[in-house]
Formats: sequence, C-alpha cells, structure tokens
Amino acid sequence: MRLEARNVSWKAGGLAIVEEISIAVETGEFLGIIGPNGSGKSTLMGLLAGLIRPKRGEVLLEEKPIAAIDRRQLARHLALVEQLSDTTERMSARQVVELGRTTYLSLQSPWSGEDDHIVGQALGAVDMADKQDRLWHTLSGGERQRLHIARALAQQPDILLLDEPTNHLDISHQLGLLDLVCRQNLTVVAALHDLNHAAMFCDRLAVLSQGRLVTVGAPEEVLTADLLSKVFSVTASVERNDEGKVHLRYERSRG
Ligand SMILES: Nc1ncnc2c1ncn2[C@@H]1O[C@H](COP(=O)(O)OP(=O)(O)OP(=O)(O)O)[C@@H](O)[C@H]1O
Repeated sequence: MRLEARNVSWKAGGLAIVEEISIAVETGEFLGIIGPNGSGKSTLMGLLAGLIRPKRGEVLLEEKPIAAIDRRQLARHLALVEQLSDTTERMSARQVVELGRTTYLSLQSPWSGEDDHIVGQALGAVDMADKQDRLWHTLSGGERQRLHIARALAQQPDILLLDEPTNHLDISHQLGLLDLVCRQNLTVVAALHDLNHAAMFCDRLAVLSQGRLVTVGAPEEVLTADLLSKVFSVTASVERNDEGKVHLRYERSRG
C-alpha cells in the first residue's frame, strides 16, 4: 500500500516543527527517515500514522485522505510503533501482543484460535515466545521494545511505521529486528538513528533537518560526506562494499 504526505506542515507553540514535507512510500518499500535530534522525525511519523493532524497539507493512503478513514479500518492497514511507548497496566507479555488483534474483534467476530495462532507467530518472530507469561514491568527495555514490534505484527498491517525501532536493543537484536521487518513483505517507514543500519536495510532514505526535507533517495546517493557534515555535523568517510552498499566510518570529533 502506498502512503503519501503531501505538503504537510505542523506547528507547536507557534513554532514550525514540520514544514511543507512531501514524501511517499511505495508498496513494499522500506523508507528510512533520518535526521538529527529534534529534526521532526517523530512528528512526521505521527502525521503519517494519522495520530496528529497536519496544520496544512494532507496524508493519503492509496490516494484517500487518512483523516477520512475510520480509525478501526486504518488500524488494519497501518501499525505504528512509537518511541517510548509504555503501559502501566498489569499485563503479561502475551496480552500486550494480543492488543494487536483488537481491530479485528467484534461481537460477530470474537477471539478465535486463529488470533491465538497469529499472536504466537508474532511472539516467535521477535524471539519472545519463551517470555510470553512474564509481566510487563518485569521485562527489560529491549524485551518491551520487541513486544511492541510483535504487537504491530499481530495487527497484520500493510504498512509498518516504526519510530526508532532498535532503541534499547543489543546489536544482535537490532540487526535481527531490521532483518525481520525486511522479510515481512510490508511497506515500512522507520525513523532510524544508526546511519549504517539505515544504509544496510532501507531502499531509500529521507533526510530531515529543522523540520524540512533536505533530500530523499537511495542510501548511496544520500549518504555523502558533505551531507553528513552539513546535516549531522560529523566528519565521516563513505566506503562502499562490492555490492555498492555504503558504510560510514566516523572520525572522532576533536574539541
Ligand atoms: N507538542 C510539542 N510541543 C512543542 N514542541 C514540540 C512538540 N512536539 C515536538 N516538539 C518539538 O519539535 C521538534 C521535533 O521533535 P521530534 O520529536 O519530531 O524530533 P525527532 O527528530 O524525532 O527527535 P529525536 O531524534 O530526538 O527523537 C523538537 O524540537 C521538539 O522539542
């Protein structure tokens, strides 16, 4: 499914947080959103998810404004994993993932074995099946993050929106999670801080700076020493492997 932000702007306290951004993610594509802290990545994710409404412009799912789509219907197409999402409810790991099925349940369509199966698969996919009975507050940050992803997978969306999905994860689970996301055959938009991971896994990268879209393109087009210096204020050399994939080698800042 195709998701498009058309000229979206959003303000808070009179300040422009996202300014006139136009970007589309194509069906099956993995689009990475990168940019320094405070550049507007989470806000753009919230706009794309329909969680916040643009002050100007619109977000379209398959050419239909998402503001006009019923929230329950939207949840069948689009799942968002927010940064720092938490729950204070006394819930087990499995119950958190079961929340992903909410959009499919009704009086006519109560919980079934099929829902159990989907939840079990999602738990397995993030390597949390053995901890499914553990209570939320007893889990580590990384385990909670993996459960949020599992909840989104259990939602069986067409589009996954992930805000810093590798937060809290050790390196093995970071790579495992991005690989897992790639293998789902979904349309994915992910805000990422690790630029090497963005280069490894994303089809295209959109670069934000101060609420504006600086550029968008294939990682090897976008990740240049010049851009890294201008947007991220770092000095790095850009290496390429045999497949033409870029790898950044940062230099220590001297100050
Ligand atoms: N509700 C709000 N009210 C006021 N300012 C806000 C609000 N939401 C976001 N901002 C500001 O907008 C800017 C962009 O925030 P956003 O969270 O979108 O950035 P980000 O790129 O995701 O940052 P990070 O990499 O630190 O997660 C920040 O300066 C933030 O403080």
